[in-house]
Amino acid sequence: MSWETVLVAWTGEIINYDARIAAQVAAATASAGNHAAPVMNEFKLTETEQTKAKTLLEEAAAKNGSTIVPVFLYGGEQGRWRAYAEQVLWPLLHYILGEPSDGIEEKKWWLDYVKFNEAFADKICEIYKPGDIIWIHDYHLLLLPQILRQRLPKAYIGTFLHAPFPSSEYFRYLTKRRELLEGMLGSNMIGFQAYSFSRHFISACTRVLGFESTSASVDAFGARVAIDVFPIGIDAARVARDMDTAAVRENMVAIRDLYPGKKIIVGRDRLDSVRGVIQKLHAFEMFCQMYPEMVEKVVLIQLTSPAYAHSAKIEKKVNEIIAHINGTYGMLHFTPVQHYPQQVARDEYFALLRVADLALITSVRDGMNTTSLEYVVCQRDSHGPLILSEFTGTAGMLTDSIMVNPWDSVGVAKAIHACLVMKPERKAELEAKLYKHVTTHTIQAWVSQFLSKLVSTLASYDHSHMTPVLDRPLMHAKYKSASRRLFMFDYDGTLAPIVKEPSAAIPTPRVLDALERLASDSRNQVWIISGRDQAFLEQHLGGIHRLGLSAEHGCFLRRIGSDSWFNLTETFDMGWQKDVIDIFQYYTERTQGSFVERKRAAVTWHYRRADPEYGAFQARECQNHLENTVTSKYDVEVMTGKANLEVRPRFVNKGEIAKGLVHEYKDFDGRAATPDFVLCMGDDSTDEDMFRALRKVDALDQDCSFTVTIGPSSKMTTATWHLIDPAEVVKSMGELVGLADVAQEMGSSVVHETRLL
Ligand SMILES: O=P(O)(O)OC[C@H]1O[C@@H](O)[C@H](O)[C@@H](O)[C@@H]1O
Repeated sequence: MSWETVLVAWTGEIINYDARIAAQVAAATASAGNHAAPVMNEFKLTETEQTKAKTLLEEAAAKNGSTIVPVFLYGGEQGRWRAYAEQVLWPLLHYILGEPSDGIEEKKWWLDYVKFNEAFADKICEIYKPGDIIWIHDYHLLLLPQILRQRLPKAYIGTFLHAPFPSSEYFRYLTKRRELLEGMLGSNMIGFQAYSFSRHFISACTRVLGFESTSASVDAFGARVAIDVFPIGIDAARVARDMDTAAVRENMVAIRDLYPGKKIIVGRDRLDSVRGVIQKLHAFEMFCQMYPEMVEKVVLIQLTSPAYAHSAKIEKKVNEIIAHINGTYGMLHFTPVQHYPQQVARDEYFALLRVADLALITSVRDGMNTTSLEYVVCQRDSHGPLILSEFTGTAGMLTDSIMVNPWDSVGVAKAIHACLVMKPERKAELEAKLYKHVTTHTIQAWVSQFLSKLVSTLASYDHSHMTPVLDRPLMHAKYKSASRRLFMFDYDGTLAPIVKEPSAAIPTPRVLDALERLASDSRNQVWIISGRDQAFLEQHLGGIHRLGLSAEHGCFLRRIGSDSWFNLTETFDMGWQKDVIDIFQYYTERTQGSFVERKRAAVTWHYRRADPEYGAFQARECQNHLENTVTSKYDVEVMTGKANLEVRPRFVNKGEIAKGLVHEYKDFDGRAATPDFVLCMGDDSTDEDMFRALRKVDALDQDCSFTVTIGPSSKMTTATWHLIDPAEVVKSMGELVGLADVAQEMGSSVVHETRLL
């Protein structure tokens, strides 16, 4: 598939008033594919200058067949537009914690970060056409997906994070953790370099936002965001071409002449704390110490380029260690470590990769490592092995490299030795596999893999089981024209949000008001069909006149207009409860934060206060345990709820109750009749029993029966409609009884409380 490409990019710092230079900088940045290029200018370009700059950019872009749309940013000191991304986000994504501060400076950086993302959104909205795919790159633009989602709700948005994503335990340190995650979740799909990064991201969405997820998606704001892994590659054909020029060959001869008879180890790294140059030097020193017979035969040529945030401390340390190694193991005619702290010309760089006998990459954390991939291409004919840190995002794809833990200097020293004495056949075998991988998983393959996955994700969502959002005008019209109406509302997750402490989920005055108004209409029969016990329902909803209550999934009923409860399980043997409680207790002791709720008939084990992943794991174990013991012995059923497991007698369930209420329906005059309007709302699997049962009642006109699940449209359900959250439920109830904006006061607290989970 071929695409028309439009590159929307920041110009980068415009370092002087000359628009020509600005444009050249931007063009160079853009054509090098550097996405992390936002920059500012103290001087505002005039319109003429902007046009001039734009023309120059367009000319540059036309040369490689693309279109560049520059984002111009003005005002203040230029570095401000990068500050948050590079001073706060970048270190954290690489597991580096900053010094504690009063946060004032960070706040300013954050505001600039927001503006920076908005500037991109403005530019994209100017040129966007329906059907376009917007592909957002990297950590400078994490808010952009959500800003665009608000402005262009139907846009196709993919995001790729080139950097690592840390464990949620680390990500939580950010004060703006919610905003950043929510920002990313405006995408249809988010790609990461390595599986562990995607796993950490999903875990952060579960733990920080309380969103539901699978191993390949996160449900956010009613949509399913696909999460996938796309390790990036290089333009292998271009490297193969560029490493085979006359200039490179000349340089190769020159380098060999400098180190006759020596084995060359090569390294090229940015001089920051994550590329592991210090670890590499320690390991090399250890190698010299462990294998003295090798010392004179080996040279380490280390190229370094300056870090984003220049680190004088690291530079000093590197120089000290190098001086120490060279002082200890060097001689007048020989220096074991050759350090070149400068950008070398590309021809020299490729020549070095070609003449090297070994490449040594010891990053302690990085998204991907280009040098390792380029080295593999350059070693096509000479087969030098590659030592690679297991902490680089590239490790997952280069499995035929020699993997090391850079913190283990003895281990790395041994690996260096093993590679230097490795048999030629073994080297050739490893290189063949690596070469095949790098030349197959190229940057071109990466682009098409990302885009095809995004397209297929979009296509599958368009045609799959997406449940439409409740058609409120339609429901309202059917309600108006009906006179025998039946309402069935689940409680937790439907009328009240799920919160950490079940007893805290009490109905708001708005919910009570809407229920009261609905129930007071004689044409309406309103029921709460809940897993809660009688005491809870009675205490919080019992005061509403003409409200029917069904507790513990149908074990107890309080009919409309009655004060007394009817126990459907009276004759049922409750001996099973002890066995269930014992098992629940066993898991409670082993799952910190979990607890047992004992009701009259049903028993519930809650893990909403436990670690979400461990809780879910223990729940699966517990469910198996129960199904292998209790359910084979007694006529009871295990149900999976929202962060809970419940056991209750099998013969009562919400489906049976719903069916019964339709069959027993009596009109205003007490005559048996079929309801001509049914609204049934619920959020979890126990409510699916109601939806299924209602579908099967032949007497019901299905066009007048509204089954509504509360949750995202992507949720698997038998309901016909969906609403996002309890706030929307209350809003639609309010509309039926003429209350406007009833959800106003619920909105924020619902969202907030739900996310606390
Ligand atoms: O059926 P509902 O109203 O969603 O309730 C489900 C469960 O929700 C939990 O929060 C309650 O503690 C349980 O007792 C209850 O069974």
